[in-house]
Amino acid sequence: MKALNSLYEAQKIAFSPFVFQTVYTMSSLGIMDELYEERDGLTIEEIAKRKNISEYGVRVLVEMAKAADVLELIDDKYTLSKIGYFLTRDEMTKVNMMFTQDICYKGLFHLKESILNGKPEGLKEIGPWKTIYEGLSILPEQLKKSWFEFDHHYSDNSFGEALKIIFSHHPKHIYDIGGNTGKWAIASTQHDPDVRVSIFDLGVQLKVAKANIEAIPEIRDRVDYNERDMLDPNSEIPAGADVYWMSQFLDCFSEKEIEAILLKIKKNMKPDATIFIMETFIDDQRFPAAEFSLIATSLYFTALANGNSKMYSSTAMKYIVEKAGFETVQEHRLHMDRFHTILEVKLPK
Ligand SMILES: C[S@@+](CC[C@H](N)C(=O)[O-])C[C@H]1O[C@@H](n2cnc3c(N)ncnc32)[C@H](O)[C@@H]1O
Repeated sequence: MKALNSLYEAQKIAFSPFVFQTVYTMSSLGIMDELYEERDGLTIEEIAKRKNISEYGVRVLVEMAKAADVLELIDDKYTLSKIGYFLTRDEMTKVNMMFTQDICYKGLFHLKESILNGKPEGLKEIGPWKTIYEGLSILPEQLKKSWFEFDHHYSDNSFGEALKIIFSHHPKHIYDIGGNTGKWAIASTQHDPDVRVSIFDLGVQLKVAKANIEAIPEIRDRVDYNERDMLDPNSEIPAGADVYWMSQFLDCFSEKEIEAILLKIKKNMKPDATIFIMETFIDDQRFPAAEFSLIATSLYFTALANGNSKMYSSTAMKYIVEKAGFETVQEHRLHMDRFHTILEVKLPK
């Protein structure tokens, strides 16, 4: 890169919160949607009139957005660029943007303290908890919406293919560890009318899972709820599962904690049971946009969630699995959703 271009790119980083807030503001005021509908573009005056905002307000926003290549200017009309198109229409981008604004934006201000103290120092911006998991189900409505849409975006689309893989093992009893709002428990009990699912999670989440599952008569008798803090050294996972399912769960913990959780499972595990770990691993991504999103998500864990976890590579996860005395017998790369990998993990024979 030529020095002048590098200097320009450096300014984009130095002012990146300005660009982010501009796009967020234009989206939430409906300006981005308006520009999407009007393919021939709109002048500043037209946007101001349609949105009932001052011309000054529209001008500062569109000038920043154009400088950031989100908008293009032809004569006096602004239109969406391709980047602008993705910012208004791409699901992953929209979910990431709302998660950044509602959950992470203020907290990221405390990134340095979080790194120095090994604690999620930004979390105090949204609630008085030690980790975000203690507050998930009781977050203010808009924050809850953004967190769950982000979380579900990165797991829901994978469930169809995951069900086929897990049920090719014909489990009678699944333990869903970190079962959250019960989405997997619902999907798997609806997939197989005989399977039982035990959800293990923190109390606040179990309440939501229970409410969701109790509303579905044909499955409610086959799901049970087990309050567990998996970080508590005295907590146990009882025997009985054919399959242990952990989806987007182990990334909530440090490498040492993951090993301790695997050892907790191992203690009472049947020798022929299988652990399935579903994650979006950094090194398994085919698209740079997905890899970038995951790497950024690690900083949410640092500053907001718990201060010590991250999005892992599959190489790192397989290393921890081995360290805990297990074998990764198969690695399923999901084809339909393209982001997820399921590690099939067993006790060595
Ligand atoms: C990112 S969510 C994943 C949810 C779900 N499995 C999915 O695929 O969407 C992580 C879940 O782990 C739970 N969790 C976090 N820390 C925990 C702990 N120490 N003990 C038990 N569950 C915990 C959270 O409450 C949350 O439901």
